[in-house]
Order: sequence, then C-alpha cells, then structure tokens
Amino acid sequence: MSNFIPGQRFISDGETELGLGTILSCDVRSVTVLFAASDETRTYSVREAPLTRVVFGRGDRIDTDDGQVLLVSELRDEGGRITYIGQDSNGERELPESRISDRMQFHQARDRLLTGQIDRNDAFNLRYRSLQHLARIERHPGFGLSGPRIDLIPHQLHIADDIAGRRLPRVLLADEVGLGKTIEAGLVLHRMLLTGRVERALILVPDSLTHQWLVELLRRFSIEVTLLDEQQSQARGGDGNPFESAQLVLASQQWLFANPERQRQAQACVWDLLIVDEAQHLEWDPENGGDTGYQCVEALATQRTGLLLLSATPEQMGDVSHFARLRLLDPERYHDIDAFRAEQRGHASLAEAIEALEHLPAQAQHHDVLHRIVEDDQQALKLLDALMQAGMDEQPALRESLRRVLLDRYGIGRVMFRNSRRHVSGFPVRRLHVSELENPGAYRRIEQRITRDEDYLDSLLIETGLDYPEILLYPEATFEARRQESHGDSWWRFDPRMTWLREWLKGHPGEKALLICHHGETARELAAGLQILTGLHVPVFHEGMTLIERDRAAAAFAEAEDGSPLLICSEIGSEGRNFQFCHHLILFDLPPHPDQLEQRIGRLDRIGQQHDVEIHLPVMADSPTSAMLRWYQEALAAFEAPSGLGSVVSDAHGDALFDALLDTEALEEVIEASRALAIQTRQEREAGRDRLLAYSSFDARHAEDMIEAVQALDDDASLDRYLEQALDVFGIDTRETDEGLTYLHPGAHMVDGMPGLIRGEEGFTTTRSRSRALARDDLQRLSWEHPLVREMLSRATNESMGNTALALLAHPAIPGGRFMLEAIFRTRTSAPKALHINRFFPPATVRVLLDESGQVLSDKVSFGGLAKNLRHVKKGVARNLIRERQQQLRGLFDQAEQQAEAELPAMVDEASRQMTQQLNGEIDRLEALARRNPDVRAEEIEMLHQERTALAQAIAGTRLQLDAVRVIVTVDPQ
Ligand SMILES: Nc1ncnc2c1ncn2[C@@H]1O[C@H](COP(=O)(O)OP(=O)(O)OP(=O)(O)O)[C@@H](O)[C@H]1O
Repeated sequence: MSNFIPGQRFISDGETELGLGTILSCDVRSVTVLFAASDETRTYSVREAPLTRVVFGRGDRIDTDDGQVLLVSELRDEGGRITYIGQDSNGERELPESRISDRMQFHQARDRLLTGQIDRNDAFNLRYRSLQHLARIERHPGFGLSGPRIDLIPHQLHIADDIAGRRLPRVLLADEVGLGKTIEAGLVLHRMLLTGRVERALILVPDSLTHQWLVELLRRFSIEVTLLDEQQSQARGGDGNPFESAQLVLASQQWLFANPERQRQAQACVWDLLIVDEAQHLEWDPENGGDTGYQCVEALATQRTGLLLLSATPEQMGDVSHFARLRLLDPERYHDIDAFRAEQRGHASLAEAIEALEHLPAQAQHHDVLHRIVEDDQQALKLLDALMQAGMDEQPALRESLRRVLLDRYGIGRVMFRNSRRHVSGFPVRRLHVSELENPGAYRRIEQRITRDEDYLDSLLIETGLDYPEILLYPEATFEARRQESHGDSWWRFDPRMTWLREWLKGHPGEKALLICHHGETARELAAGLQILTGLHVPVFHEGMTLIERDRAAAAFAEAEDGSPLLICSEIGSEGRNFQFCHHLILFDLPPHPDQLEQRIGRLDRIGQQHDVEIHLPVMADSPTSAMLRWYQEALAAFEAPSGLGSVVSDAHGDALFDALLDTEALEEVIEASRALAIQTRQEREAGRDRLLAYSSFDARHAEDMIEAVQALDDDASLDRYLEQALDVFGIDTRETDEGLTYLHPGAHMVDGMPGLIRGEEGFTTTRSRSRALARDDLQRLSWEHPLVREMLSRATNESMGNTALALLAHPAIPGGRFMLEAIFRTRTSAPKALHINRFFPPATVRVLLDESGQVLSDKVSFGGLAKNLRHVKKGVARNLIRERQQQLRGLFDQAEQQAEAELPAMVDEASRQMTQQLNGEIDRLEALARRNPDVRAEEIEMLHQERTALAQAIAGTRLQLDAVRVIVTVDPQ
C-alpha cells in the first residue's frame, strides 16, 4: 500500500528550496506533489520518491497560511492526515496540516533534523569547528591585525591596537613623515571592520593620493573601497544620494570641499568612521572659524563617528589650527587655547613626574611629586595609594594605569600619536649634495631692482600674479610671467639648473631620481624643455593634470625595468606619495615652509627605503634660494632629520626671513634668532612634550605583546587543519606547487561566491608565510583574516549547512543500538548596533552531549575524540532512524537545553564584569575632566551612565539558541 495520502505535507530531500509540498494524487506507481510556494508540480515514482513527511510535535512552532505562528500542544490523526492543536497570538486553534504555510522554511537545526533534512557529517564537524575558531579568534589579542600584508612594525601595532580598542576612536595620527600613518589607519579600519564595529566608512584624501589609497587598501588590507568622484556620483546617485550607494567610500578632499551639495549628501549619511589624510590643511582661526574643509569634517564627524586625522606636520598651519583639530577630536579635553598653551609649559614637570613613577613605591620620596599633581583627582589618588601598597606583581599594571591617567588629564591628552625616527630604527642616512651655480643675469637683474626699488616689487607682484616670497624663490616663474609679454626665450634655455640636470642625468645612468619643484608650471616647462634639448621624454606630475594622468605618470616612473629615470613633480607630489623605490631626490628649488621641505624629503625617506637618501640641490650663488638654504641648514639643520620645529620657527621668524632673502646682514640676524629659538624649543620639547609624546605614542612592552599575538595567529597550526576540512566541504581543490606554496582552484562542485574563485576559471597561489607574501605580490597569504577564510567561517556558521547530522559510532566499549544527541548552542545577545556589544560578549558556544537515557557526557567525551570515531550513514537510513526516534529526540532536546542554560550565568557574569570595569573607567575619566573643564557637559556623563545600563541589560538578556545537532547511533564494531 502507498504511504502517500492527498493533503499530506512533504518536503523534497534534494530541493528544499521548493518549500513545503502537498500530495495532490497518488496511485500504485507514482505520486504527484504540488510545491505551491515555487509554483512547481513534481511526479515521482512511489518507491523512490525523495520526499520526507513533515510531522511536527508538541512544543514545535508552525508557520500558518494566514501569517500566524502556532505553538503545538497536541496532534490528531484523521485518516493519515494530521490536525495540530495549539496556541497562536489569538488564542487556541486547530490547524489541519493542509493549512501550514507553503513557504515555511526549515533553517533551524531542530526543525531540519526532525523533518529528516540531514547534512554531511563533515559539514557538521566544520560548523562546530568554525564556531570554536571564531569564538577563539575574535577574542584573540591579535585579531584584526594579523591579516594585512605588512611587516610587523612595533609602533604601528601599538597604535592600532590602542585606537581600535577605544569606545569611539578619535585621534590624530601624527607620526613623522613616512613612518606609516596610512598603514596605521588601515589597520584600525581593518580591525574595526572585522569586529563589526565599522560598517560604513568615509576616507577623504588629497586628490593626488586617491589612487594610492585605493591600491594600498586593496593590496595590503584586502579592503575594497568605492572611489567616488563627480562622474561616479552621477552614475550611482541618480536622484538618490551617491554616498549611500557604497559602504566604504573614498573621495578626494578637493572635490568634496568644493561642492556644497555633495557635502550635504555626505553629511546626510551615517558614518561609523571618518579618515582624513593630510589633515594639516584643515584650517581654523578664532576670527573666521574653520575653512570649508574644516567645517565639512566637523559636520561629518558627529558624536557617534570615529575620526582619524592623519598629518606628519600637524602644526604646519600654526598652533591655533592644530589646537582646533585637537578640539574636533576631543572637545572635552581641549576647550581653551590659553589653557592648552599653559599646559604645554608644564609638560616638563609632568614628564619628570612620570619618570618618578618608575621609582615608586620603592623610593617613597617621589610620592610627593605625583601627589602634588593629582591631589584633587580621586581616581588618580586611589591608583597612587594602591601603587604605594602594591606587591611586585601588581605594580607594573598600576604604574601603567597611573601613567595613562597623567598623560590624558594633565599631559598631552590621548588623541595625538607621534612617533619619530629617533625611536624607530632602520631609517636611512640623508646626504645633501649642494651644487652652486652661477646666477644668470636675467634673474639677477630682477633681484637687484627689487633691492633698490620697493615700488618695483609691488608692480611685479601685480604684473605676475605671484605672491611674496615666491617671486624671489622661484625666479623662473617670475621671469616666465613677464616673458610672455616680451616673447623672448623660455627660462630653461639659460637657467643653469637645466644644464646641471642634463649633466646629472648623464652622470647617473640607470638610476632614478624624483625631482620636485614648487610650481606646476615650472614642472611642465622643465619637462618640455628637457624633451626639446635632449629628446628625453619624462613623466610629469602636477595639479593641472587629471588624476588618471598623474597616476599614469607615477606608474611610468615606478616601473622597475623600463621606467623613466626621472619624475618631475610640483609640490603636490610632495605629500603622501610613496617613492621610496628611488633614492635620489632633486630639489629644483626650496619650499617656503620647513614642513613642506620635510614632506618633500619624506617621499623617499620612508619605511621601505633600502638606500641612503641622496638629496641634490642645484642652487644659484647669492640668490634668495641660497639665503633660504642657509636658513634651513644653519637654523634648523633641516636636511639631516625631521625636527618638528619648522612651524614654531617659521611662525616666529618666517616674515623676517622672507624680508632678508636679499639682505645679507639681516639674514645673519634672522638665522641667529631662528637658531636660538630652535635650540630653546628643542630643549623644552625634549624635556617636556616630546617625552610625553614618546610615552603616549609608544609602549615597547605592549608593542612586543602585540607582535607576539599576531605571530601566534600567523603560526597557528590549527589553520592548516581547518583549511583542509573547509576547502574540501566548499569544493575548492588544492595543489602543492612548491615548498610552502599551495595553488587553490575551483573544484567541479565548488559552492558559489567564494572570494577570488570562479568556477571554470583560474585560481590563485597561496602561502602561509608573511615574508614570502611581502616579497611577492602575486602570492596571497592565507590567514584567519583572509577574505576566503572569513567567507568559509561565515558560511559554515551562518547558513543552515551542517546544522544537522547523523553518524554511526563503532566502539568496543559501547554496545550497539543506542544513540546519543550532540547539541551545540550559541549565545545571542540582542542590542542596538551602536552599543558594539561584541566587544564584551562575542558569540560563544556551549556543547552538550547526552546519551539516550539523558546522562550528560559532554566532559567525558570531547568533540574531537568523538568526531574521529564516527562513520558516515546513507541519508535514507539516517532519515528512517530519525523518524523512529522522534519523540525520544524531542525529550532529549529539552534536556540538552536545560543543561546548556546552566552554563549561561557564568558567561554572562564575566561579560558583565568586563563591561562594568571599562565603562566605569570612562565615566571616572569624564568626571575627573569635568572638574577641570566646565565644558564637559553633564549630559555626556549621563550618556555614558545610560550606555552602561543599556549594555548591562543587553548582556543580562543573552539567550542560548540551538545552533546545530547531531544524532549518533552506536553499532557493534563488527
Ligand atoms: N608595516 C609596514 N609593512 C610594509 N610596508 C610599510 C609598513 N608601514 C609602512 N609601509 C610602507 O612605507 C611607506 C610609508 O607608509 P605610509 O604611507 O603609511 O606613511 P605615512 O606616515 O602615511 O607617510 P606620509 O607622512 O608621507 O603621509 C608606504 O609605502 C607603506 O606602504
């Protein structure tokens, strides 16, 4: 007799996506099923129909055809068709099985198992292992920092970990030029993306750097961002907001700041993180407030947005703008510029106090120095008292906490990070080669006339449209502006620097040089002149070119073999770009500001530079540039190493210097005064600010811990085992191509959507070695954070694949015919995204193993121990076994749930403890700041209290959910 009765509900074993089927008709040979949700009718042979009968039991939930959910309390069999009795939101009702929703999906482990949807045993194993690895890795201190293709450089890891761990990262990354601020920002973004704390980010960079950022983020961090410009915005935006069309947006500052409508659109979006490169250009002054860029960033960086400002020369536009940017980052801490300046004067004594801390509690005489500083700060006093009483073990942590409090509240705050070459080893030597050339008559005449005749200077400024002192420092531009009227020869026909350049190129065959000049026009004309005079076509890089043209020029220069020997750049090429593959820098002229000089040299003197940096400067004798050179050398020693003093000295003596460019006596005085100021400022900074910055920007012990943590993830052998299983389950084939290199390629049954792999196409070669991946761009490094591994971890745990299984266990000590239930539960904590609940309570698992009598075996039989003894069962056999044991299994499910629930409180308590500790620290800080700063608003402190309460509630509300289940049936070993 047939098993099928019209009206009964079944699901297709092979095509569960069809939804729930209803038997339409049946005879001795065939059965016809309607899958109404997908509008399909199928006819199968009765004997081999791939169908599983759907029968629910007490406690199950059923989706009804009128949109309700019925909680089943009883079943009634009416001639082979079932009517369910239970409760929905309107009260008790009866539901004939024909009225179960056709669309009812069986994703949950319990439903899938009881309806006979059983996955491969290895998929279940993979799911559990993926959950375990995820829980372990997400809590690992190196998490989020181990995937990027970078060298492990201590100060960068220290900074990235410190910042990404903050509740709301708002900082100024101000390492000296070329020390890796972009990499630090990338690390922060990468970790925050992986931890789910950032979903939407906006990155604003000077337009000459957009492409470089795009490439660095992809190549080093596997982060794909969308570059938005006007054309893209029009294509993507339609009538909508183009900034909503992507999660991670990269845009040019010049484009956005010049476009009020686009600014409005960007500001209408919610951003979790905003990154602004070369932030020294955001200007602010007390009379006029911020410039457009400053105002735009201020409006974008709302209270809930993280903000990373990057600048190697943050004081380039003066200390007021610098202060305004600090205030943007931490308005509570930076509220008053006078207080800020006064505080800076106290930095030296604070630095001494911090050093005194090292001698406590052993040398009690240092106690008073600290006590004097913190006497009205309860939290700091408590820490100091605790330190005075502490045993050896607790002392380092207490010292560290106290140091942080001192730096934050009395020192330089905690928003600025600045590392310098003095603390980072491995930087090249810089060598300056000055070539003195004769000053040509055409230039000399102008200079002499300016010296004699003040009115001439004024008329020249008007006539040429140039500024002062540019009119002196860039004689070719002055000459050119006037020549156009007289139609004479171009400047490069007589400028001795051109002859010098040709000689230099001849004398350095096969070498590359980056040439920087101040003006875009000069760059263009120089390249044109060089081509006319020598036939040599060299790429140029200046503001008059499109982005694509500029990147093409930089690429033509960078090419290893056939690349151009020279790239001619205007000042825009002097910020942010990576040109460390060459080591000759030709300064065709000198910039008016020392920070610009530092930026120029920084193109070559940066991480990755393998040679000494050779700086070549052709300078015309007795010219304004030669005066400028003396000032740079004698007052600032600016070519030897970054001093960070340029702004202070330039602010104080810049105008006098420019006035003295043609006046030797006055020049001597300016140099003397500038040198004295530089020495004095250096001494003060070394005693105060720089010492404090060194403390807050770098912590060798922490950096070492971070490197160890990342290396531990790099070397994690369990990744190899995991990959072996995961690649097999997802259908990705592997082939060893070389010692330590594995080629991954799509197998015939590869699951769709695997990053970097498309069925029928080539794959890619991988390594586990960081150094090999750094040396070869064509290799991908497999880590726990590689996009493919992340995708497999995510699919294995978020989709239903592998959430049910049935396997046989043959073990001499266990008689056959029994069964066990292995249930995996997962914590679910619901909270608004803004609370970032995962930082305290990332998803965790609880495994429960029960035998059929309900005895708990979880501790006695480990997952691994059990898994390796299990055997595969045919699906049909598995389904029959499940069908026979339905009622018993339901009972075991309930018992497993109770067992898992018993473990939950301890997990919740631990998460709650960590949360309270961190939030209390932040509340204490704000309350302490509020005592010194009237601008700290009571509402802000109240907001933190509310956040603590909301987090406590969310953590307390954590529930366990059954994630996966395996039935194990014992068989006799023979
Ligand atoms: N950890 C690292 N591993 C490998 N390369 C690195 C690392 N850190 C930095 N670099 C490389 O060194 C160069 C300088 O780094 P980056 O551009 O981040 O510096 P920066 O401080 O932003 O420079 P600038 O002050 O010029 O803007 C880049 O080419 C970068 O790729």
